[in-house]
Amino acid sequence: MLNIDHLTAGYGQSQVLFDVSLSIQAGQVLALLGRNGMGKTTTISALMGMIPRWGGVVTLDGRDTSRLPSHRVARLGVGLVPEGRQIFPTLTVEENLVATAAAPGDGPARWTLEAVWDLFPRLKERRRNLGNRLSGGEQQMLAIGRALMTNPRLLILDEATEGLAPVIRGEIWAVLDILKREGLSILLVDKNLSAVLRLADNCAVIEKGRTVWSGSSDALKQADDVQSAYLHM
Ligand SMILES: Nc1ncnc2c1ncn2[C@@H]1O[C@H](COP(=O)(O)OP(=O)(O)OP(=O)(O)O)[C@@H](O)[C@H]1O
Repeated sequence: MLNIDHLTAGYGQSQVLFDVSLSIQAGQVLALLGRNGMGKTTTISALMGMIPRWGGVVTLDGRDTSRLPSHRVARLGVGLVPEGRQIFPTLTVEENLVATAAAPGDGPARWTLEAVWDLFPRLKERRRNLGNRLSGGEQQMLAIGRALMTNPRLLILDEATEGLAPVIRGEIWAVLDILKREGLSILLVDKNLSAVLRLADNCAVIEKGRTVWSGSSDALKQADDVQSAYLHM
């Protein structure tokens, strides 16, 4: 459903992505891996249209989105859980969720307030609290709930478990497992390799703005050379 072909992009004069290619089939989970500063967040920003794409082609369900601004990409069914969560601090939990609610292009909405409360009962308990009164874990749940309220077909998560206590991390991974089993397509950036390899079907590894390896998670588990060349600190 998502294809990125030879994508190049950067900031101002400085090129960060030199040749990123990856693809996600409908219903699959793809992990985008690589050490710090290799261009994972920049890849997400470029595919979302949040920064200009310099070259290459991005297609969603065969439609060329390379020139679309981010709100148009989002409306095509891409939900983003950004790095740092970026929830609205002065809106309540419920207001944060309602703010992004959008009906899917076809059929009834899978994600409503009630559905998000079912997935994250803790958010329901805190529905009247302001965003800035939530713990880090609750903010992360809210960021995921907010992306789901757009009723996406592709969910993108950038470091969704970073800085969270192990028990909360476990809850987030369990939720992602539920979403995968429902058939949602997911693009994931996360540093916890063992959890990533359990969830993801496929992985793409980038190094200095270039895709240097892609294949199944099972293949990456066996590929010690790839792991030590591109993933270990
Ligand atoms: N807004 C920006 N302006 C200029 N350069 C940037 C900007 N954001 C990122 N960069 C640079 O682009 C490069 C890639 O950064 P990016 O955040 O995409 O990496 P990453 O793989 O997501 O790393 P991390 O795991 O640390 O988030 C880095 O050299 C970074 O300094």
